[in-house]
Amino acid sequence: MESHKRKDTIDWTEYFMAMAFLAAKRSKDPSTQVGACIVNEDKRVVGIGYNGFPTGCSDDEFPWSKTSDNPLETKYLYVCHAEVNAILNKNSTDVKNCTMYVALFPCNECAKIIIQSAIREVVYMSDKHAHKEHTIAAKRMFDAAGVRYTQYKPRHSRIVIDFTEIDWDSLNQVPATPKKPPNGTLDDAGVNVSELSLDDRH
Ligand SMILES: Nc1ccn([C@H]2C[C@H](O)[C@@H](COP(=O)(O)O)O2)c(=O)n1
Ligand SMILES: [Zn+2]
Repeated sequence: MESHKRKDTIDWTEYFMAMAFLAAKRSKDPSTQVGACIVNEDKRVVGIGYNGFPTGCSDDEFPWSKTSDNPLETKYLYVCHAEVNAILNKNSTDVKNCTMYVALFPCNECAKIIIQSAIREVVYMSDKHAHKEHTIAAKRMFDAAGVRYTQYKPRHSRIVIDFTEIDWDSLNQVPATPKKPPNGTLDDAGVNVSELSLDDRH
């Protein structure tokens, strides 16, 4: 029996950023999946969201294209950004003084809503659009409004969620000739070891 506490746990920032990345796994956007996680001063998650079309606007009917001769046939006029969805999904009265963990630096439209909802800090992973006007404008507004933004530099490139680690024996009891699932693999024991990686950044 182990008598000392585990030391190799993930820290708070990894935990909340990983939640943002897990939420992104729900996005139907074929090119860019973004997740956001809002945390209050007591380190409680109060909102989580990912980019997608508004309720009632079908993922199958609205366009996912990035380019078209007709702007109405691109996703940009319809998609709700992860940051906005996380704020709208809040399970608290407000998100005042909260921190938002987000995979990509917020655009100017999200920055306005982040400021107006009184979020105090943004922790982001990628700043790949730093040179674009929407990012420059977002930073200008954050600076003016006193919203801090910090780039998160991960200690590990991957955090793996392994569903088998809690109860391998019961998972091991599978039919003699299991079917290979799409995007999955079978290990020597015939168990589906399809992997969900949390570092699929785009
Ligand atoms: N901070 C951000 C940046 C982007 N998004 C969403 C909006 C779109 O669904 C997609 C960007 O499309 P791309 O031009 O990269 O294919 O990501 C967001 O939710 N939050
Ligand atoms: Zn945005």
